[in-house]
Amino acid sequence: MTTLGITDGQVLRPDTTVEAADVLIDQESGEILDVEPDIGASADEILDASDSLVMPGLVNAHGHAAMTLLRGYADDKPLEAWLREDVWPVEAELTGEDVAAGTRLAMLEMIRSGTTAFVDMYFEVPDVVAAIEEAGMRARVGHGVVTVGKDDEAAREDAAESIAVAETFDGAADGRVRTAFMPHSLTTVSEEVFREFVPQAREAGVPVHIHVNETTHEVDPIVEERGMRPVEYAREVGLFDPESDQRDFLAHGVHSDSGEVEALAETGGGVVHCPASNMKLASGMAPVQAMLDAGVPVGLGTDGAASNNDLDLFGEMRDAAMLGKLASEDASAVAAPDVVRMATEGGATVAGLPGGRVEPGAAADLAVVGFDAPHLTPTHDHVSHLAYAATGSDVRHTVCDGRVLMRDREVRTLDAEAVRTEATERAFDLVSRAE
Ligand SMILES: N[C@@H](CCSC[C@H]1O[C@@H](n2cnc3c(=O)[nH]cnc32)[C@H](O)[C@@H]1O)C(=O)O
Ligand SMILES: [Zn+2]
Repeated sequence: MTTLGITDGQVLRPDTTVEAADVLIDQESGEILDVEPDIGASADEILDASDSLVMPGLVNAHGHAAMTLLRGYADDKPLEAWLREDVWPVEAELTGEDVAAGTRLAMLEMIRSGTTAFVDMYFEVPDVVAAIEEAGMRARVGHGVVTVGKDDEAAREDAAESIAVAETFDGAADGRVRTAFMPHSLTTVSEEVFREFVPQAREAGVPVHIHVNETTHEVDPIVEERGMRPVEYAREVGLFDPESDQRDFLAHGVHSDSGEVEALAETGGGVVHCPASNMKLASGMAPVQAMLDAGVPVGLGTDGAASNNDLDLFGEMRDAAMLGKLASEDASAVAAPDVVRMATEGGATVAGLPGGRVEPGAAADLAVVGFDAPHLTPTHDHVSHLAYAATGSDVRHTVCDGRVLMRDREVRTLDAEAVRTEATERAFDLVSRAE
């Protein structure tokens, strides 16, 4: 057994209390062996956590990783126009190598800011998986399906590809990669495709991940044409089925009404809240406090870097707290411990991935956050600082599956300069091909 010891720090426990302790990790099984004072110093490898907090690695539970290539390419537009006029024409030119380069850039940014696991809905999944294998992160990945503007055959081919890659790659990278069937949304994928392919996802044993209730443009046509709310329609075509072993999860849920929140709570359907994307695209304010009150599992996501525009979950925690209070007109809503839980255990639960808790037996997916910066002084309350004052660059070390991905702010699994250079070159070339 090779062991990793994280020594001399404070530890964020699952109940969001903080205590001084070392963390001892079995690097072969990737599990936390023990969390106790003075147990780390004899480990094979040591990470210093003095003046620091050891917390669960952050979980970015919704995004489109390779959209880092489009960061800052088209801003200040609403969702539909932004997708149709700017994003989709460029994405039509993407190659597998572009996606790999953009995904590596995303992972470099995520590892540096303490994120150990992410959910990715995008194209060229084999290249995404290869990049994840190399970077050492954990992920749930899938091929996003869009059927609008496609004939029947092309639509079915797109959906079949999503099922096929989900079957092929579930369990890849020593089990760190899991998959899902990923229809893009209830309005960009036809009813026939849901009816034909959701049962195939069930058979393959993978969950479904989809955008729902992101903007009113996604709600109104369903209500008008079908006389039901989007979550009801989703259930009608087989999603959020409490009988299934698989827990489906949706991104956004901004315009969910109380009946839909209730239905999600009853079925165990998870929600990934993406506050920065919702603000930037002026999509609206999700009823997050109502979801938490109802017992809906809620995680946090950045969405793609083109609608955020970074992948720093510390920023997302702050945004979630701020927007949640504004939405509820209540300063006590979406409190600091709630957002810290959403960004860690909540995201892991929603995405169905290990991690999210610092305790014996849990996956050793951890971030060590330095607390010696002026903006984190004095420390009355560690959890308050995580939610309101810390940023991704405060993270010193990142560990996933027991492996040190970043030590002393130096990412070990990716060559930062090479990743930046390749992403820059490919992004410029991509955009010029599309113009
Ligand atoms: N195979 C599909 C691709 C779908 S991938 C997922 C898609 O989600 C898009 N996307 C990114 N951010 C958002 C968002 O906030 N809402 C909805 N879609 C988004 C992204 O640009 C990408 O096209 C096709 O043939 O077009
Ligand atoms: Zn999205």
